[in-house]
Amino acid sequence: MKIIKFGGSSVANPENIQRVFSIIKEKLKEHELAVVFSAFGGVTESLLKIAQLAREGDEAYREVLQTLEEKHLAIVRQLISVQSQSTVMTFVKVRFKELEDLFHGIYLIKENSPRTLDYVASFGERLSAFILAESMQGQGLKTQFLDARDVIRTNDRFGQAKVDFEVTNEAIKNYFAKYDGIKVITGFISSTAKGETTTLGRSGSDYTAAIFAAALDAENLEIWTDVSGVLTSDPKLVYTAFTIPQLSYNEAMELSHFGAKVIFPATMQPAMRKSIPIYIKNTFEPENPGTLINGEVSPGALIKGISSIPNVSIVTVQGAGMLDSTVGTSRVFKALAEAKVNVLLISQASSEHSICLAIKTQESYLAKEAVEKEFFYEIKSGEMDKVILLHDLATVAVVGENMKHNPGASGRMFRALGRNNINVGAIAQGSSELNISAVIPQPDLQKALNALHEAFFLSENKVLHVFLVGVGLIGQALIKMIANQQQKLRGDNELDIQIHGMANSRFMAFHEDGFDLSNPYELSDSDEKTDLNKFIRTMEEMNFSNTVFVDCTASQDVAELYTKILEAKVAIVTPNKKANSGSMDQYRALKKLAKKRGVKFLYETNVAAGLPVINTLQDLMLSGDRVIRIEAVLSGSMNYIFSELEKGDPFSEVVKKAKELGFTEPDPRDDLSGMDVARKILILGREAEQDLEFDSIEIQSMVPEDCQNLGSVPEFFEVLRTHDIDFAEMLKVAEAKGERLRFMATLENGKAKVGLNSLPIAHPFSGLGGSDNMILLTTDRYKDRPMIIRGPGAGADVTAAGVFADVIRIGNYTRE
Ligand SMILES: Nc1ncnc2c1ncn2[C@@H]1O[C@H](COP(=O)(O)OP(=O)(O)O)[C@@H](O)[C@H]1O
Ligand SMILES: N[C@@H](CC(=O)OP(=O)(O)O)C(=O)O
Repeated sequence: MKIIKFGGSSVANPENIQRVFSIIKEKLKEHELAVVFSAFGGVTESLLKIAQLAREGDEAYREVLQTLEEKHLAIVRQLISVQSQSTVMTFVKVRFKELEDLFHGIYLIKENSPRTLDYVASFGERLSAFILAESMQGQGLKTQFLDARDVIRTNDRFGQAKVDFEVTNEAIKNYFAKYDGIKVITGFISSTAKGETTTLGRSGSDYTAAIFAAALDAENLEIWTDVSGVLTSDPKLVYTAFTIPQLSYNEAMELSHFGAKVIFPATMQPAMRKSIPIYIKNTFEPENPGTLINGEVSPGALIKGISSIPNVSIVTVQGAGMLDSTVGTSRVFKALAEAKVNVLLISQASSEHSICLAIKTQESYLAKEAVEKEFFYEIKSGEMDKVILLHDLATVAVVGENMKHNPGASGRMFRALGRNNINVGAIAQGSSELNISAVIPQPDLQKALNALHEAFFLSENKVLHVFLVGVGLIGQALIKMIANQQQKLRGDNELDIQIHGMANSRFMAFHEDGFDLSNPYELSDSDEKTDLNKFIRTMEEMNFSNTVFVDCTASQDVAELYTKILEAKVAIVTPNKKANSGSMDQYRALKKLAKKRGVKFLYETNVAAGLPVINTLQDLMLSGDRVIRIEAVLSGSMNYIFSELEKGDPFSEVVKKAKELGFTEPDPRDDLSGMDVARKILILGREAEQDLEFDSIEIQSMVPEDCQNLGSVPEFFEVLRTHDIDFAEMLKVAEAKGERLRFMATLENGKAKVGLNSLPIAHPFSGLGGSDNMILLTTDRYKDRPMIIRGPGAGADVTAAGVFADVIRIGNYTRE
């Protein structure tokens, strides 16, 4: 004998029900079966909602009831042939007439006791199981409808009744001995010895099935639902969750107790007593083996799954009156037990002065009332404080028998939460070491589950969630590179980079699941105007673990948001020099903040595009070297201009050509002024651990004085022409000495200078052509011959490549 149970999701509509029938028919070929059904998907919820509306005196209850009746009649019409419909139709109509009377009563007396609600809810299963038994009959199967209230005996704890197994087992056995056919059984419902209807708790049909399985010594129990077994986490919250092939009864119980809705916690007890294996299977993917729950503990992974309970409150009971902890604590629990409050987690500080309980929010008020009543006199005398309630929380729990005697699980758990800026309110670990749970802010729940899931199950597959501001030349090149490398990174580097937000100066767009990069997204298609604060807010609201903000702009406004971003524990990667070339205090504060919040702030491309200058300097400093001197050609445009000048063209013509080739800023004075080079040497100096302010840099501008305040660029070129002769003269003087003119930056003895130098032909910079950059680092270790870094120091592709490398670096840092 097998007991199979189909949940509400499996019988939500006629199409699903036909799948269920196929599964039953297939099973019948080999096994004797009893089938337990839940109410049709959503029906229990609706019944309870109608009861609430009626109690509140809201006439709308009638309409919702009518819709519910129509839903049932429609299922009957679709599943049962016209000739056989009338008995079932009558059955359904009579039940709805009863419900109408019942709700009218609730409407009149405005009362909704747990006893009434159990009776109301019982209609869901009574209707579904009867209709399904009749439809199966219509498909040629011999069925026997069983209202489980006739056999499952419970106490009168309405809403969560306790089973009297002695009476129940006997009644089940007798019933099965007496009747043939496939028993089609109502899940969830039961009755007291006085015949009052009770229920086994929301989602209790799984338990009904287990009760039958144990009473009949069934070969196994199958729970059919809408997911392929128990998954490592709720797939609705963690998209990468996967099926756990096997769980011990204890693991399954613990996971479900802590919120894995896929199986009702009590289900495991009867099965465990009789060692009956439980299979969790997917009605919509019957071939998937799903999860097997039995008495074995499979070796391997530290934990099996992560579950969560939303809408939790922390209830704190504190005061000197608690100091006599044995009495104090026992009085707290006695009061809570009497108020029938379910405590999810307990944590007590060693001072024993306070006790902290996690309780479902809806029960927390009852808990407060019960405890305050119990300690009425102590609170009045000031010996105890009033009970404090803290709302908007959730619990997360990692579960697995292998945590026993294996250190590391809690470290990994809290590291993952901490790294993702998730505050932990209370912690508990059972002495069985089967479960570690923590209370966290409710808005962080999904992020926490994903961070934990990644830390425990996917540590070899890290996901980085990127938000990109500045989709210009560099930004676009970056997107293209990520798109091209995505597969390879997933495979070789186990790194998945997804872009969830993009903005240029005009529009912004977001994608919860990540943009499909194989199909470039046009930001102009977005109807959302760029609002940087909103961009950051949305990024925070999406609340992903491992978020990276990439700033590919040159904007001061964006740079000003870095503090806020780092505060939110979001890493930053940027070629934007603005933040690092502000005041020394600001530079230090950003670095300090990144460190404090445990996130990276990477800006290799601030200087010389993708060339490894900043990383090299940082490595040198970290390993104990000291910079004596930095000499550098840091402007591709200036280098182009002065190496081209040697060919004999006038200076103004060379600058014009450089502009036409896109080597300069739209206004070439931005390059010629030397300001940009000054910012770069400032950053290099700071990386070399020198206290430098921008104002202290000696800058020799290449913009002649009378060109500085001219409005338009053409006007500038006009006047610049008059200076061609001066530049030609400078070149002549240098050439006469066998020297070359190079615009360079130097840093020595804490003093930075930027300007034009005449260099001997043998100097490494003299041979530098085109738009290349070159950096010479003279340090204690590289004293005789400086370290030379040379290569293209500008251009969208090389800059994007540098940004990309920084993003990948973050993936590697955040890996455990
Ligand atoms: N760890 C988990 N594994 C699988 N499903 C889970 C888990 N945690 C929560 N769930 C949720 O449980 C749902 C199945 O439970 P439920 O809706 O009660 O099914 P049924 O209607 O079949 O009784 C899934 O759709 C899933 O969203
Ligand atoms: N119908 C009841 C009992 C049940 O077990 O349902 P499901 O199997 O759909 O979770 C409820 O919704 O609580």
